[in-house]
Amino acid sequence: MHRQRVCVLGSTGSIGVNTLDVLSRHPERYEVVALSAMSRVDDLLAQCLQWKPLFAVMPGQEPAARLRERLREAGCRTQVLDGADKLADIAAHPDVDTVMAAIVGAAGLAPAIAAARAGKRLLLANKEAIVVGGALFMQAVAEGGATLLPIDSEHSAIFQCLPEDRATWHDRIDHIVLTASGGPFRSRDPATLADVTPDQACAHPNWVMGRKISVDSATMMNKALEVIEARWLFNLAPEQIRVLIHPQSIIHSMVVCRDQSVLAQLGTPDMRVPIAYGLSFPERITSGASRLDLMTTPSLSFEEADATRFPGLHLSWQALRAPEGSTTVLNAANEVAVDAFLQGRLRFDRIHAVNSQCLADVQPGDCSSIEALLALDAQARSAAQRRVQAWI
Ligand SMILES: NC(=O)C1=CN([C@@H]2O[C@H](COP(=O)(O)OP(=O)(O)OC[C@H]3O[C@@H](n4cnc5c(N)ncnc54)[C@H](OP(=O)(O)O)[C@@H]3O)[C@@H](O)[C@H]2O)C=CC1
Ligand SMILES: CC(=O)[C@@H](O)[C@H](O)COP(=O)(O)O
Ligand SMILES: [Mn+2]
Repeated sequence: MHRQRVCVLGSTGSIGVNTLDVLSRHPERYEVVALSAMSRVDDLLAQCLQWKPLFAVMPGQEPAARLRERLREAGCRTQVLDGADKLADIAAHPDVDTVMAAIVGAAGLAPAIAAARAGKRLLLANKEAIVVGGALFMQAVAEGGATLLPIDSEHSAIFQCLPEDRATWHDRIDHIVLTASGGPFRSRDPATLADVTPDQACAHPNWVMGRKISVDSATMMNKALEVIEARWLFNLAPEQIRVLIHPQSIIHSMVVCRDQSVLAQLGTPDMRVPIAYGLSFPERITSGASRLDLMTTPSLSFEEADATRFPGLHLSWQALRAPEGSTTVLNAANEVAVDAFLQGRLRFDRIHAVNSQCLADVQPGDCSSIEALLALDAQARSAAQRRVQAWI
């Protein structure tokens, strides 16, 4: 059997490490041909020594040089590439069958689109890429003949619930329900949110994730990004996407059919499940996740998302109804605001203000190419930086 040749972009992050864990369980099915990281040289070194990929990419010259030297000392023949453009080159490389897009943020846009245009099996964890890329991203998938498989747990759940005949699913679906945990501040007094620290915001109740997405879960901007992600992945109208708080993160999302039959996907909160499904679709392989035992699981409960506590959630529908490119602006503002919060330069409860101000400040224009989208992203980042400054 031909082994799937896998490129893991963002291999040192939470999704990257979980992906390598699943791959390690199935050496007869997969081989790792490329890995990438931004700054964690030691982690990428250890991964290269274990997996011996053909390529390792680090965008920065200095960390790449350190990695190159350490690999040479260890006698490992992995070729180290530097430069952000090499991420796209590697994602489209002829020796790659499958790309796990697990870079965080808009930095993952160009490599994800490159993989799509090259017709790869594209496992999309990097939700910001589709939020920024929108129609252009989906056009790249269609024109490249790529197989796009969602890794975000909610979108994997929806994908698993949809009828196999993907061409006709729209005739059968009324709407989808994305579940949300509510994050670490679901029941905290909103008046005290001004004081929360980055470590408190990153202490997610159910998932261990990178710091950016953890803060997004705490503001529920993660769910806002996921609404936009669902709009593009499943070609839904904004009003066909609903959000429901489900604090236990056992039901990962639901599809409500025309006849009001509700299909849901359940499981323990473990990202290795959607990762294994993306890798093996349409088959199923073991993931390493523990069995869901409903007898010992706490009762499943549901709540409406409180707009006072989570004002950011509704920016998704606002941006989707605004001119094309508004989701690119929203994502850029949020990346800047979250980064400022993590660096101690912005209060947690002002992330939303920066995001909504930036949506009003920046009028999107051309969205017809990666370059145009990245220019809009840069413009929105400048506007967001100004708004952050104004709050200091
Ligand atoms: N973690 C999770 O459970 C889930 C994550 N996602 C999505 O998956 C993506 C990855 O999340 P997560 O794994 O948590 O994030 P992490 O922060 O844990 O990992 C991010 C990875 O991307 C690399 N990276 C960071 N910045 C850049 C850049 N500018 N250029 C190239 N590479 C970069 C990091 O390298 P280095 O380590 O060297 O810094 C790391 O390998 C996000 O879009 C997130 O929203 C979706 C659902 C669940
Ligand atoms: C695991 C995953 O998919 C995350 O996006 C998760 O959804 C975060 O939890 P929240 O529901 O709190 O945003
Ligand atoms: Mn999710």
